[in-house]
Amino acid sequence: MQHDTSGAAIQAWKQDMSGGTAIPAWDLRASLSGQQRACSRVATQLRKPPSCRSPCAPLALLNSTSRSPAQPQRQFPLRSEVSNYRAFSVVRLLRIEQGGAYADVLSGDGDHTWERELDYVARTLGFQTSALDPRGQRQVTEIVAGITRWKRHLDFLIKAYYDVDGYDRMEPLLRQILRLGVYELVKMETAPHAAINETVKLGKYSLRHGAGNLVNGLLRSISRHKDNGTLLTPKVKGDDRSQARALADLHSHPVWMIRRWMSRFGKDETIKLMEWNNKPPTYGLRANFGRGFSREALLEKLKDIDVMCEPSSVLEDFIRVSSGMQAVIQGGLLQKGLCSVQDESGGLVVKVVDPQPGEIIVDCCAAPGGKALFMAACLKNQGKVIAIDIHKGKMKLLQEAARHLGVEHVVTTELSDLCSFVDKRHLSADKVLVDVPCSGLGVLSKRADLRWRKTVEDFDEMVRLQSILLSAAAQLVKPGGVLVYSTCSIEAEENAELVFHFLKHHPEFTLESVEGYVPSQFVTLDGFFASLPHRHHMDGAFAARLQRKY
Ligand SMILES: C[S@@+](CC[C@H](N)C(=O)[O-])C[C@H]1O[C@@H](n2cnc3c(N)ncnc32)[C@H](O)[C@@H]1O
Repeated sequence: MQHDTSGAAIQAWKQDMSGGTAIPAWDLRASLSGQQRACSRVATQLRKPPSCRSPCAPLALLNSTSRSPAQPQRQFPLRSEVSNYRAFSVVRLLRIEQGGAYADVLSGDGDHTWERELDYVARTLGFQTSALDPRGQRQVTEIVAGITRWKRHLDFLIKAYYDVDGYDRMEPLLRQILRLGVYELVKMETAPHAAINETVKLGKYSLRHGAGNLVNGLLRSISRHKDNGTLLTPKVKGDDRSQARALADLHSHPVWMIRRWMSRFGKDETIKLMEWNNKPPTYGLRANFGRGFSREALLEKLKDIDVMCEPSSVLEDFIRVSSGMQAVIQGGLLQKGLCSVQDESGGLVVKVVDPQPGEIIVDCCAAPGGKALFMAACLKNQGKVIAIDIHKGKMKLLQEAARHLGVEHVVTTELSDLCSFVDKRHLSADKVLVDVPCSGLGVLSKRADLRWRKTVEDFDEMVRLQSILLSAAAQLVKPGGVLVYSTCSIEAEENAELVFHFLKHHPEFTLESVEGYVPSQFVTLDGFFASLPHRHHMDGAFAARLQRKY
């Protein structure tokens, strides 16, 4: 049986997935004036939308993508002998690679979404599988994230035991099936006979008999070499470029990223950073003291539902979750407003802002609201957080989350492009946070697909937009007030370099050290806040605290 995986079926889910990748924030109006136009120009020049889905976003966002209604279901034969979660995994991987969908480790939890995916599976593979139970759903989420992370390493093995030309010509679906089989053999604890038999069935039924044979031969060969301890491994030797290429195959990252990190951190630290990025991510939860809910009470609740977690050692209301986020979601803790999902690095950025009761604080790029809502809680019902963002859908989520957390009366939302807001309104705020869209290179453990979607060319345009947003935000700060610039990036262009450039052109601002606002291990020599995943075991982030003199 043969199915065309490059034709109508792929088009169908490509269309459906576009809702998950399009960022309407960038559709700025041509009629904007002055600085507005500058914002708009940079925005429309950006080919790809910047990474603006913060990992500290409320989970509702991660689960919501607006999609067109499902196509009418054709009749496909049921193949109950094919493992359903494996079939779902390869189809989702295909969608990610060809449709550009997000490989978010927490996505796809609503029934509606899984139902839709069942339909994608039938239309892509040409047969139906049974629906997934919650365990199967978790398996798909984990396998897809794992294969997305390890893609380059898996491809190294496939090319080594098949051949490079054959790999280049391979049908996209067959490539995903092979990646799944190799992943199960080398990165999971799956028994070799199960990994091989199940993957062979997928190849045979979704493509043709010969594909099953190919999968069988390649996986058996890899399994045999693994058992004998003779599995090929990239040799890290030669000049910097050759070493970076071998490390890229070994640790599954793009060569350009490795070269950039090697020149900054050295080889050993770069390897540690990649190891962190390849591990299943940890998540942060912030106990909502606004609703009178303590961290201790939250820890008790989490223990009851078997969530593996520990109190944060750097933030008093935070908990670090190493596994069991699905239970947190299913347990309804977020909807009840007992806690919100926020990485400790995001919490530390709020500490740099240091919100105090009675203050007027503007959050210039606020949605989906992780930092804005934490700041609102810190105001203890006195003061205001004015949350500005250009993205309508994410702004809605911010408003919803504000209600869940019980801080809606201190949060005002402004759906607007920051530059047009600044042109129209003359605010004079105590504190202004501008948490700009960025490369997201500090959050690669959570955003498995990001490493493959970013290119070195993205930086220039991103930095131009960040500079424009920072200059616009600066206009909202009162004399004596504070401006905080932040990213979830670990790259100098978007961080320290950009801030120094800003200070050169804005003598009304001075750099204030973050010493005293965050623990000393996060304070750089220049007085910035910086978290590095491999050193601090949390997402990478950056913040600068700037004071307005006049
Ligand atoms: C990194 S995210 C902010 C995350 C948020 N601070 C949080 O903690 O949840 C960047 C945000 O900037 C917004 N954005 C991008 N360009 C903008 C503009 N010109 N004006 C206002 N917001 C903008 C995006 O819509 C996105 O929500």
